[in-house]
Amino acid sequence: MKLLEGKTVLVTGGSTGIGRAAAIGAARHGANVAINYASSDDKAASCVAEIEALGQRGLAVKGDVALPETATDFVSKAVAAFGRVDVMVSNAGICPFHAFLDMPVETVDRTFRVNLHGAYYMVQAAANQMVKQGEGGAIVAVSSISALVGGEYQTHYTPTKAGLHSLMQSAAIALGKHGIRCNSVLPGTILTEINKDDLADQDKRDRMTARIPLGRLGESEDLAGPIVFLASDMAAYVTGAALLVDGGAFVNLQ
Ligand SMILES: NC(=O)C1=CN([C@@H]2O[C@H](COP(=O)(O)OP(=O)(O)OC[C@H]3O[C@@H](n4cnc5c(N)ncnc54)[C@H](OP(=O)(O)O)[C@@H]3O)[C@@H](O)[C@H]2O)C=CC1
Ligand SMILES: C[C@H](O)[C@@H]1OC(=O)[C@H](O)[C@@H]1O
Repeated sequence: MKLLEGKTVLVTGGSTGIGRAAAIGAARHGANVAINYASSDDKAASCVAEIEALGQRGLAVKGDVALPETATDFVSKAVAAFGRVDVMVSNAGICPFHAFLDMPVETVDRTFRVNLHGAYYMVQAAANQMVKQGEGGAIVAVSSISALVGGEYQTHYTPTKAGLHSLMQSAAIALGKHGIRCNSVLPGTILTEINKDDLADQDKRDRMTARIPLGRLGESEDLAGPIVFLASDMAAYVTGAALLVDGGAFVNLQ
């Protein structure tokens, strides 16, 4: 069964990792998909090629989500190409690991701007388009298990993920009257570009893996099903929810 037949899905940060898996997962479920990305032209083009190989239409739009105008540009280009917006997956993010006490101001500022401000602008731009269309819609934010737990080298990052979780709760209230559902996924540790260097430390990797009841770190594709589900009518009565996708890491205290 195809869950997103005929829908238009927008994904920020769709060139690699979780965003790419979500974009391809949506195409597999019958959606036309527009992706935003920052700099990886070749990877964005190959994502579009994969979407098209699945028989769907794809579009890549380059832009820095930290800038408010990127959001309106992305939505208007997607509408020009596909006529509408049914789903926004706000996924783009960075995590430049760094110690707390000497954290550079620029690193804090950039991480907040990309991860939180960027998501805010994207969600707002998509919601305005959905309200204009008058037929509701779905927004899925890629938050993190880090919305709920801390990280020594992530003091600038975890607050952005908690912020996203909170944004989906407030947006669910603000947009419910328009039939727009807002939910987040909370991935655990997923093997992508964002943590390639961090997980090159085998001890750390082993420790992270040992905490996971399902016995392995996540793959980007592990997020595709949960994101497609929350985007689809299967989740028609789900809004303001947060779905952990972490192999059970969060609940594993002892
Ligand atoms: N991997 C993990 O363990 C976890 C990841 N997450 C979250 O998942 C999301 C995706 O990360 P993940 O797939 O792991 O990492 P990747 O590094 O593989 O993907 C990041 C994506 O975001 C894009 N991006 C980065 N900065 C910007 C920007 N300023 N404007 C537009 N696009 C941008 C990248 O584009 P480009 O390639 O062009 O730079 C890329 O498409 C992030 O929000 C992250 O916080 C949450 C929990 C766990
Ligand atoms: C990038 C990290 O490995 C990853 O990001 C998250 O949000 C998870 O909590 C992991 O720490």
